[in-house]
Amino acid sequence: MFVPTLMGQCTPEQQAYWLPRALDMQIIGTYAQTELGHGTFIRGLETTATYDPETETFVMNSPTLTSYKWWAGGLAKTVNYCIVVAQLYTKGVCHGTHPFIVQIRDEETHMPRPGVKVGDIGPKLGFNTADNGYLGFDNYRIPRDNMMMKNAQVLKDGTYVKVARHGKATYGTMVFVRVLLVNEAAFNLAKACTIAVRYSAIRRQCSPDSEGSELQVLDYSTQQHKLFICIATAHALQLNSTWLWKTFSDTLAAIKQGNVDTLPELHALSSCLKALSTADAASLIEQCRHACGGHGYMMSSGLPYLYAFVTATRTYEGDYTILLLQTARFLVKAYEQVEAGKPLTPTVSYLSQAFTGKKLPWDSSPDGIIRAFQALAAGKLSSTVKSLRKRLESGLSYEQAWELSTIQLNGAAEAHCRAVMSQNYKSEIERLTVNSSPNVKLVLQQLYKVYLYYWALERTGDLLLYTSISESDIFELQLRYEGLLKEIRPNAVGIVDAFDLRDEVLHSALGSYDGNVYERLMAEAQKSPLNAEPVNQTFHTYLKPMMKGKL
Ligand SMILES: CC(C)(COP(=O)(O)OP(=O)(O)OC[C@H]1O[C@@H](n2cnc3c(N)ncnc32)[C@H](O)[C@@H]1OP(=O)(O)O)[C@@H](O)C(=O)NCCC(=O)NCCSC(=O)/C=C/CC(=O)O
Ligand SMILES: Cc1cc2nc3c(=O)[nH]c(=O)nc-3n(C[C@H](O)[C@H](O)[C@H](O)COP(=O)(O)OP(=O)(O)OC[C@H]3O[C@@H](n4cnc5c(N)ncnc54)[C@H](O)[C@@H]3O)c2cc1C
Repeated sequence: MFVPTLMGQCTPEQQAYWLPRALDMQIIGTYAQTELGHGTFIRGLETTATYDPETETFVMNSPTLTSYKWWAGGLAKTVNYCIVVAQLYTKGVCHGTHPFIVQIRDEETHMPRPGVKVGDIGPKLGFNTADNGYLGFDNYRIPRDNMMMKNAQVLKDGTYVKVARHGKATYGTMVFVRVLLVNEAAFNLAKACTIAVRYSAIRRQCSPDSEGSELQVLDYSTQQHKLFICIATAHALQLNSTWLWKTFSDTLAAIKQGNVDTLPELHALSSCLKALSTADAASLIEQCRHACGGHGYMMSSGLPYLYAFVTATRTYEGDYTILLLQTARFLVKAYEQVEAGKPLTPTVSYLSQAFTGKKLPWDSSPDGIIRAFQALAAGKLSSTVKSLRKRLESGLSYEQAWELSTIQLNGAAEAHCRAVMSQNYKSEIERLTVNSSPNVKLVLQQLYKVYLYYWALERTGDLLLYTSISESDIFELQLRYEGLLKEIRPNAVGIVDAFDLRDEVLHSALGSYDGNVYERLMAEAQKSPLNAEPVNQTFHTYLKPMMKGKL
């Protein structure tokens, strides 16, 4: 967050000074926006930066306990600088939140500067290799030039000057990182399913008939149901992340030319794709752990660490619910554009289906299922807008009507995102495999069909509402899905091997390439401190006295 924000929010002159120092690690920085009392609601942040024209400095203050910066990675003991997002005051007027570069520790002694209170926030579910910290200011002065002035400036006399034409330019870094998080979700899910599939090929448990040998657990349909959606989703997220990155790059290029027209759609896409990819990755990594039984619960499996790491991404850089509501905001506007007969941007062009008044004829082909997801998203949005308008007609304000409709709004945004992800997944596979061998094409098509069938079967209720799917169609689809799992089984290990993740990256006794699971589990167990001596001293201090009735 530190370097991207320097690049996104500094003037060229400021970049020329700060970027080389940051990139050479002469200074180490973090991004401190969240406070003890506010994370989602950026406009509610309490830290203040008040300009003093006499000294041409900003006075940083933490007026309340809840205004203390909280969470920034590396803030506690590592960084000596940070980007602080604060309410800017000049000439007695508040101009809202702006970013400032603030030195918090001495570059030689690393001691906190006078007026700076900094420390660690304590143990967390995961991320315990990062010293997430807290930061408070007590009339701490920074030079005027430390205001990041690409989008707004304060002149020496305290005059405030707005530079950026689009009010949300300061939020640009969060869009950038959200785009990266989609890729990170794919990578971490690929690690988890590599571990779980390889282990499932090694693990033998139970034999259906008394004479036969025990089966590889990967042969069980329920195990395939748990794991093959994980492989398919890792591919889906990877392909969507490269698609989103291109969308992001195109939008940035347009903004550089002064055209912000595509920024709202990028914000909507990056919001819902970040929300869904991190939530799907976290829940499917947990599913990989479930698929590994007790050994999946061992830290040496690598799965608990992966889950703890990825589940945080559902929260940071924008909480799941909040970001889906941002997408919903864009969708409601798109719906109104259809009503007004205005053209739609590509990712929402399917919304015109919402106005046909007819159920989409069910078609179980991959393209048919994608169209069904689009009809489902259009239908959910349409009924959401109907609820909104019913509440407005009852006399509620727009804010009240919106708040009461947020459960449906989130559902519509999730459905939209699933439709976008499915469309991208299939079209990217087709684009990338044009010259591939028939076998590669076959396997990748099997995987995107798993994704489509899995989510169609997860959403049968909605499909019954918005398409002509029948009970027998659903019955057929379930059989086809189960058959497809069996087709994938022979290639399953080869498919995860194709992620090409080295043992050093997997950090897993269950997922190592050589498959020596039991030897590795035992070797990891020997590292337990409890195995340092045959009798632990607690025998003498607690157990023995207890057994002798002396405790
Ligand atoms: C929830 C948010 C988006 C609310 O924003 P806010 O300004 O309060 O108002 P609105 O919801 O009314 O939005 C106004 C307007 O602006 C558009 N917009 C909002 N955000 C963006 C954006 N990022 N890019 C482009 N456009 C944006 C919005 O669509 C509206 O446009 P209209 O045309 O409809 O008026 C905001 O408060 C928010 O983003 N909250 C989340 C906070 C967050 O993400 N924090 C991250 C902290 S850093 C971190 O977590 C680091 C983690 C570690 C690491 O990454 O290493
Ligand atoms: C591991 C980790 C690392 C982090 N690193 C950083 C960092 O480096 N820098 C930084 O600045 N921050 C960082 N954060 C903080 C992170 O950005 C915030 O936690 C996140 O933005 C959510 O804000 P919050 O914690 O205040 O939750 P809140 O916003 O208080 O959310 C709590 C609950 O309220 C709900 N809610 C909130 N507002 C609404 C609403 N308007 N409508 C409906 N529901 C709502 C949310 O959905 C959620 O269920 C980090 C967090 C974590 C977990």
